[in-house]
Amino acid sequence: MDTKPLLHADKIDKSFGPTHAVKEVSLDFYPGEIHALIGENGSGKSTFTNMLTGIIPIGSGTFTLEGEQVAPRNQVDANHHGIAIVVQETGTLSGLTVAENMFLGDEDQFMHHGVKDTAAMNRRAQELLDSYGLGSIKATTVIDHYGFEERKLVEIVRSTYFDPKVLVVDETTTALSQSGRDKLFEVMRHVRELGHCVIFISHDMSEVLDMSDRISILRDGDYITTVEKKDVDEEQLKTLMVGRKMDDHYYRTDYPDYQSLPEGEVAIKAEHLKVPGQLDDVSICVHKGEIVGIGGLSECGMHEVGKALFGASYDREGTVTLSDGTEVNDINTAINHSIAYTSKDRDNESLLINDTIEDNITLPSMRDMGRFLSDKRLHAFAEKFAEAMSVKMVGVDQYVSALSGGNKQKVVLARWLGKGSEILILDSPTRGIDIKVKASIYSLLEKMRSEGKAVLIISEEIMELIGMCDRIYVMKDGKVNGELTRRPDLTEQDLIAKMV
Ligand SMILES: Nc1ncnc2c1ncn2[C@@H]1O[C@H](COP(=O)(O)OP(=O)(O)OP(=O)(O)O)[C@@H](O)[C@H]1O
Repeated sequence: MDTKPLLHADKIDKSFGPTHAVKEVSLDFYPGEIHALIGENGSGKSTFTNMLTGIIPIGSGTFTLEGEQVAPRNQVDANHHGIAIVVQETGTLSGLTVAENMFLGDEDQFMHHGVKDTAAMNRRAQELLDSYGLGSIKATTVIDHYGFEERKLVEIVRSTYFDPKVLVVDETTTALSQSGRDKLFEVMRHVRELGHCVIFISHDMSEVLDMSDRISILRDGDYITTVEKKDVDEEQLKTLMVGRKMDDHYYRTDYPDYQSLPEGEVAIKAEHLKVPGQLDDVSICVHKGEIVGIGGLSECGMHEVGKALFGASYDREGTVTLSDGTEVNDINTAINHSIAYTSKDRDNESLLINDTIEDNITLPSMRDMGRFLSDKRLHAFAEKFAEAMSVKMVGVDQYVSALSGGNKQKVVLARWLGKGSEILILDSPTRGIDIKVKASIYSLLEKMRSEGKAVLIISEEIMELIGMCDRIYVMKDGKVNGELTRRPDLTEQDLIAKMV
């Protein structure tokens, strides 16, 4: 390129104890580009961008933005240098209002003679939300009132209001529904049009090709290469990421004849579920040996169905019943009756983030392992299932908080694999997971199906639903708006038509 880089990374390096996460990476980012950063789980993408955005200190090396060396001390400092990030997990703080979250660390602008003008701050926040078409999110409401997606949208608005030169979007899209994604893409394009730069981390290769101008690949902390979008296709990108050619057989290829198939026993059924403001008379069931999907737009209520089935929903009416007649009204009953649940909000609802991999994997299985539990046995159990899910780690005594996003998700799945659950309720099971592990999760689900387990996938990924499910419920406005059966010619449009 002839133009001067906007941001130059020179030999950026970082180790965490024995893990050399980023190895002397040098890279240029140009004005007016969306620059994707791709690589398998644990390849160092977040570590690289976390150093740029002040989330963690730089190990060694330098970042130079518009000719000036930058080493942000924290995210607010990064913002003041014109660098912003939308993180992979929840990036908003509980207990604060939407407006307080938006202006966190930047409240000075609303201070008059030592007193904060809260009304002015709320007004400004609401104006910003409205300008993004997000008027339904109220600036004065405590952020905890909102779900994962809305909290992400608040972060997106926050990350751009001061007009960053460099915007990092770290694996955010899989947390969003289609409309949320469209909003994010709009923001990214806008940043590019202004002549600034977006660093875009994603595991979705078609999205990477759609959105970015150039793509850089990291593998095991090493910088591999940078390619122009126009010069590569999905297959080539996958090969560059993994270092060898990938088998493209992700999804199921079987299409049973559902007309003549005797229906198996119902493993779990929900009848007339109601949750104020979320679910309005939802009835669904999953048979043994069946993979069922639920899809819909962001506000359709599908994530609440997962919680309701696991006994984790507040104010729920209606019933959830298992094949032996047991009613599930609380999480304990659910776990004791072999129900597994993975939440979309991984850090807050699925993991004990400040505990080790071993604690996280063994927790629900301890009772099954008998009374005389030795440390050695627990350790071996955790190792077995962590390895089965190819968790990239130093050892099972490592803290979960130190894992990359995709590897955290693998720990959640390893836990339920270890428990041998018969009913699996998986909300966004492949969120943040790289293509290689995605393929192994899909084959694991197929295996579970063939063993007679009941699997429910709640997902924003329409192709995942079409590719894996025997039946798909499509939800709209808290209700089931349609039910589709697996067939080779089922298209995204068939599902979208029932979502909107
Ligand atoms: N705070 C930490 N302490 C110890 N190790 C860490 C820490 N943060 C990251 N690592 C390790 O550094 C390596 C790179 O992780 P990183 O999060 O940068 O990967 P990534 O490419 O962003 O992965 P993903 O696609 O799963 O998000 C991993 O092996 C991870 O376990």
